[in-house]
Amino acid sequence: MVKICCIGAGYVGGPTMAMIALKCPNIQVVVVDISKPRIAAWNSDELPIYEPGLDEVVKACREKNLFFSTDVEKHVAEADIVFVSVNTPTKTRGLGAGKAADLTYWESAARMIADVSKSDKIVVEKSTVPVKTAEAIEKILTHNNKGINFQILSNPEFLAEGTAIEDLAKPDRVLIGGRETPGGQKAVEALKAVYAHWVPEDRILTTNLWSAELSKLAANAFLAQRISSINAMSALCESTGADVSEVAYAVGKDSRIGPKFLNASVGFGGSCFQKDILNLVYICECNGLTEVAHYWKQVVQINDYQKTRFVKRVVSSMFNTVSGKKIAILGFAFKKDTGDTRETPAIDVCHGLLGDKALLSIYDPQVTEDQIKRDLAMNKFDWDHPLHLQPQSPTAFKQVSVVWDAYEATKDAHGVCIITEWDEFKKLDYQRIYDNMQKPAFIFDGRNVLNVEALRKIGFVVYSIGKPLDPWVKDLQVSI
Ligand SMILES: NC(=O)C1=CN([C@@H]2O[C@H](COP(=O)(O)OP(=O)(O)OC[C@H]3O[C@@H](n4cnc5c(N)ncnc54)[C@H](O)[C@@H]3O)[C@@H](O)[C@H]2O)C=CC1
Ligand SMILES: O=C(O)[C@H]1O[C@H](OP(=O)(O)OP(=O)(O)OC[C@H]2O[C@@H](n3ccc(=O)[nH]c3=O)[C@H](O)[C@@H]2O)[C@H](O)[C@@H](O)[C@@H]1O
Repeated sequence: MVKICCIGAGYVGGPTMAMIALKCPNIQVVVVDISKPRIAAWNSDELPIYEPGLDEVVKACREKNLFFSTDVEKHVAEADIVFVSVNTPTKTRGLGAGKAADLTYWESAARMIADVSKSDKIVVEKSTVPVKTAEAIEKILTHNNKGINFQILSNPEFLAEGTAIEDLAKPDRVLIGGRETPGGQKAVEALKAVYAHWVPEDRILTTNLWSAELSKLAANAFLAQRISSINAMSALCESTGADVSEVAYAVGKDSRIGPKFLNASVGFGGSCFQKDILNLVYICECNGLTEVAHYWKQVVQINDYQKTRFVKRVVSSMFNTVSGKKIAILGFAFKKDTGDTRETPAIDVCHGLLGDKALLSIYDPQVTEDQIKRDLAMNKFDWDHPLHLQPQSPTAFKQVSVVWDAYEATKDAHGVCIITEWDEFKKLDYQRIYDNMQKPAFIFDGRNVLNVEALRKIGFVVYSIGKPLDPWVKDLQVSI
């Protein structure tokens, strides 16, 4: 029986390994992690991450051919294939701080693999890493003097949160990069055989190591670039009276452009887009490609601009101050159908409003009070380290309350900000919300999910990203 071990039981390691176990009953899969609470949660009824469909997949294979353990060394030693899916955060200190990937966790995993291995292994990069990382990993692994053969493969993951199970079950492609040596190609074939249990052969792409590593960074950069492009257009729409949804539809109808990923928003969030683009920027700079670095950096800068622009709209619309005013924040996760708050635009929007002394009442159906308060207190990039290395106790914020109902959040509020596109926000009774708010009552839709005309009929002053401006908002002199 082939034995797979995955180091890192996070958003990628957990669901990916669960899918392999489900589709390959003849393979034993063990997911290991240094975090005891995380492994305990994977072994319980309350999985550590919220992901539609994940419970069913895990329950179908757990304790059969899928196991979760903190006994990292034992399971790595026994495995034929070791996936490494640990954190690769942005460096906060030293060379490349604020841009380069911090490979501390990867390096320590590689050193541990080298130390405990007694048999040949295929080591698979599942984490997103800078191009050429495999070279460094190879050096760590092959300097073991034990005569053990390690083959390094790059097999980046393309799943998106909220649709992880769907993405894993029917991937657009699986990408495997390996050395162009007989040993390297044999390893590529072995990994290909795992995915071939359920992925059609023409969707399993094989490349050299560096192409696979770089394709992952490139894919995220292209995706984020589309969002920054439409968000840049949203600002121009507001200045000209064009409607960003109509523009996106018309542009996306061109089959060369396509309709997906053109939803204007308060800004993209999530653990990877910003991190991976900054990493790409750093790699370009290191290779002397200043113009290329500058080009990709703009994608992140437009994203920051979009979040700031949103806050300015809120403050300027409400008589240029939100000091002492209650503002309801509906949604804190970085997108719907996940409880993940990593790099969510909600953090920047809340900081912006708190900076203007607003009183925030926050509601998200999947994010706990503890998480929200820790997020608001954390330094930039600190969130992307293993849980036990993050600040544990939430800071008390006098200006912030977290509630478990949208009606409670909006009661007596002056304004409402929609930050996450949860389906339930479309179905709220906005007449009831209006009746219970201070007047004039403002709604700022950062996701374009609400019916603007219906809200205006009720009496709200409405701002919706990239849509023709409410006369109230239009008449304001704002520098955005
Ligand atoms: N979250 C996502 O949707 C995607 C993430 N990725 C990439 O996958 C990688 C992992 O991301 P996530 O799963 O989101 O991170 P995560 O933070 O959810 O999980 C990483 C896990 O690795 C564990 N870990 C760290 N060092 C370890 C070590 N030495 N030994 C054992 N366990 C260790 C941590 O305790 C943590 O549970 C990152 O490189 C990320 O860029 C790629 C595609 C999608
Ligand atoms: O490397 C990763 O971590 C993953 O990053 C993204 O996945 P994810 O961040 O989970 O979610 P997305 O659906 O890409 O959304 C990212 C952000 O962009 C925003 N977004 C997305 C689409 C859009 O049209 N507009 C928009 O503002 C979302 O609301 C969210 O805040 C990619 O879609 C995955 O392919 C990739 O594997």
